[in-house]
Amino acid sequence: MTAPAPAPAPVLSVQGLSVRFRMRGGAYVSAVTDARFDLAAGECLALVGESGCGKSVLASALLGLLPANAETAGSALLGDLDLLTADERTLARTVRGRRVGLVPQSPAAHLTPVRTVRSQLEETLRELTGVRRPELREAAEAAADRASFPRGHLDRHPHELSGGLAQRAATALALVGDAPLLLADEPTTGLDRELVDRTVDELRRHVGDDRALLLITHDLAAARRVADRVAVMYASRIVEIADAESFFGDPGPRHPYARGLLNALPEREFTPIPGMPPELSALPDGCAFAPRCVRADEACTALPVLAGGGGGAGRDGAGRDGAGPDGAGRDGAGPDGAGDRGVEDRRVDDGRVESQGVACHHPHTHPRTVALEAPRA
Ligand SMILES: Nc1ncnc2c1ncn2[C@@H]1O[C@H](COP(=O)(O)OP(=O)(O)OP(=O)(O)O)[C@@H](O)[C@H]1O
Repeated sequence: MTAPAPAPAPVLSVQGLSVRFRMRGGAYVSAVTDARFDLAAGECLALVGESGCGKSVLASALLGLLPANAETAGSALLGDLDLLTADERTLARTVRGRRVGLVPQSPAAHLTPVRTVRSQLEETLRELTGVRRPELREAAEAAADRASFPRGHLDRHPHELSGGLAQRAATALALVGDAPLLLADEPTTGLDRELVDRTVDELRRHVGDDRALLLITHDLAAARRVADRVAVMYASRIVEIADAESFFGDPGPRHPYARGLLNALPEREFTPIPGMPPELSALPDGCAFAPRCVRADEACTALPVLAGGGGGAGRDGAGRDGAGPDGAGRDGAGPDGAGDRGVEDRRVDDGRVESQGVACHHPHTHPRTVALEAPRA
């Protein structure tokens, strides 16, 4: 019997990615803690979660766009290149736009204010695709069409555009390079439902044999429309990763926070999650969602949540071994003894695979956390 062909390498592999910001007085804000996921070619992963949970900081880390007070740990491999440790010259010359396209959260700030949208599109096309005059004009118009940006507005400057039009201009620019990885950070802000659908459909069309999409969004309907998998972030951690079909359908999310997000939708129970997320400068021990969780018990607040396990020196150069930027290096053994349980598939003691496990240790909430699934090769 021939061995099965090895799975192709993911477009992006994020392992133990943590980001914290050093504040005046020595305090830290932990914006991303121990994020782990792979993004395969042909796949769209939607990253969802409440405002302020760390989604945009994660995207900024992948593009080397963190401010100077940020410290990182872990790794984010784009092919052989670790985006967390790559130097600025490499990121600027070979990554941004070419290997990673960005639809930014604040398009107005991203567009060059003194140049028309046409001139910015033409420059990006020249730079990334080599198109020259006389084809450039037509190529710019085709690029605008891809993002539903009206041709009639191409000669406007960014300040002459509405928020929705600026968003579409930024989307058009991000699509030009056909980058293997497209990061779209709230790409539908300010758009009406019909345009939301058209925009996410276009982003989805970007995904191909060798291209992937990380869609950061508050809009669960948009995520449902185009995502293959959903990652749910809460208070700096990805608490669940699930197939979109089972997440939005049956059996639904397994983490209580993820369930709460869905149940808050008007078309579902329309029941808000009680309480507020914790301050990222004062994250509690144990599960950060426990104070808001109706199913929480003593174990949830007492537990160390997940292992720091990222490894790698990160930009702060601390070279700590296996610790998140908080240096704690906690070894998250749960009450059931499963040990380091992250949110991606992990081998457990008896050789089975914990399938898309959730960062929730409540023993009664997730009876199917350990799935009967063959170990992966
Ligand atoms: N330079 C910085 N210094 C300190 N804290 C920061 C800095 N940048 C971001 N943060 C904090 O990091 C946390 C995560 O922010 P982030 O923008 O990633 O949230 P988000 O999930 O994308 O929310 P939203 O959807 O509202 O953009 C927030 O608490 C934010 O205040």
